[in-house]
Amino acid sequence: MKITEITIRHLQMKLKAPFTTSFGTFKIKEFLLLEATDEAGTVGWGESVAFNAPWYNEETLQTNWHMLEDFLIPLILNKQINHPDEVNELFAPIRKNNMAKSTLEGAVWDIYAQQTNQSLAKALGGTKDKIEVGISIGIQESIEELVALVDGYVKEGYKRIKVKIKPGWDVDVMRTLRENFPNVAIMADANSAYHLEDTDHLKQLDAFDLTMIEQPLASDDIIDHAQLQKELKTPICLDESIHSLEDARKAVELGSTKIINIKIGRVGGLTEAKKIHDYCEANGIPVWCGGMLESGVGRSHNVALTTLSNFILPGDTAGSTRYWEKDIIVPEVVATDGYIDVPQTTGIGYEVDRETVEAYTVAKKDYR
Ligand SMILES: O=C(O)CCC(=O)c1ccccc1C(=O)O
Ligand SMILES: [Mg+2]
Repeated sequence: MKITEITIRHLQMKLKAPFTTSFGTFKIKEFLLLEATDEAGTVGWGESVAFNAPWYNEETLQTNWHMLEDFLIPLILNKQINHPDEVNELFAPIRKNNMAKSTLEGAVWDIYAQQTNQSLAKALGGTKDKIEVGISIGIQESIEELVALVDGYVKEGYKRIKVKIKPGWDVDVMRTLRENFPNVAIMADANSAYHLEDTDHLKQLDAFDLTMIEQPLASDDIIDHAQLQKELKTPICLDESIHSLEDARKAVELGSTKIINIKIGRVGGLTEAKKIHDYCEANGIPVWCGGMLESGVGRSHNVALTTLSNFILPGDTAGSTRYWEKDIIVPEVVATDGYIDVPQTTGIGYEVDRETVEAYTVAKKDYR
């Protein structure tokens, strides 16, 4: 294929309910949507998971736009690409900026899957036709509200409940949840809110039989996490710290992580995500697919990736209705009893609803 035309759009989508983590609250999701067209007229879609401020990592929607416009799109436009894995090689001169790279790489994978007449899941080597999913719940005003929310999601059938924690909203919260839901798989995500000095405090979480604790320490750390894991019974799962296969290898070798959360954007695309998956599978490290409050496009990529065999633990890919009044894909992603059926049609397997995309678009630019 040769990509001959690319459109970047900046979209704003109001979340049904604010989502609060240890680093801030999201009310409106702002993100870039990328549409790529090849010389045969096949259209592929990619989504940037960078937020509007550099809280989760250093990338933002604006830095992604700059990287795409000035560096990444020129490396791809009108080049012959035989397989999406080549995109990684074409991007090799550009350091980091993984979310920007992933935005364009995802669209190339979508086109490739359509041109080889298979679903994105099959093109990636996926083996499942339905995936098990969990849900991630932000920090609430009160423990009572949290318990009520969890109760609803457990009744909806979500296979694992993840709760955001931060200092002051942690041990009591997890104790109450465990008391109320003795048989539910529960985990905590700290988004880097603690330090090694908090080890004794965090050890109290061991009493609640949590499936894992996600990214307790600094977002760029793999050394202290190894130290903490020696003290904790609860398995540590790294999120923010893992940007590549090399990071995954080092963290696993050091004993910093027993489980890995793979986010396509954070690791620079589906090719790298697959490499991390394969390495973890060979080394007995279960993985799951993280979420970044994606619209339907990013969500569809997550669904496809989760069909790979070592995505053993339920991920954060909840159904569209959990986030949006109206998603930008048809049909929307539907979770029933904690399962999402993987679409079998070619490419991402969902139609992008252009009218809805236009309604959410606040800026747009074409490249050819
Ligand atoms: O529902 C989702 O998409 C996952 C939500 C989530 O946990 C999250 C949302 C925003 C930023 C970081 C994270 C995270 O996984 O750490
Ligand atoms: Mg996380």
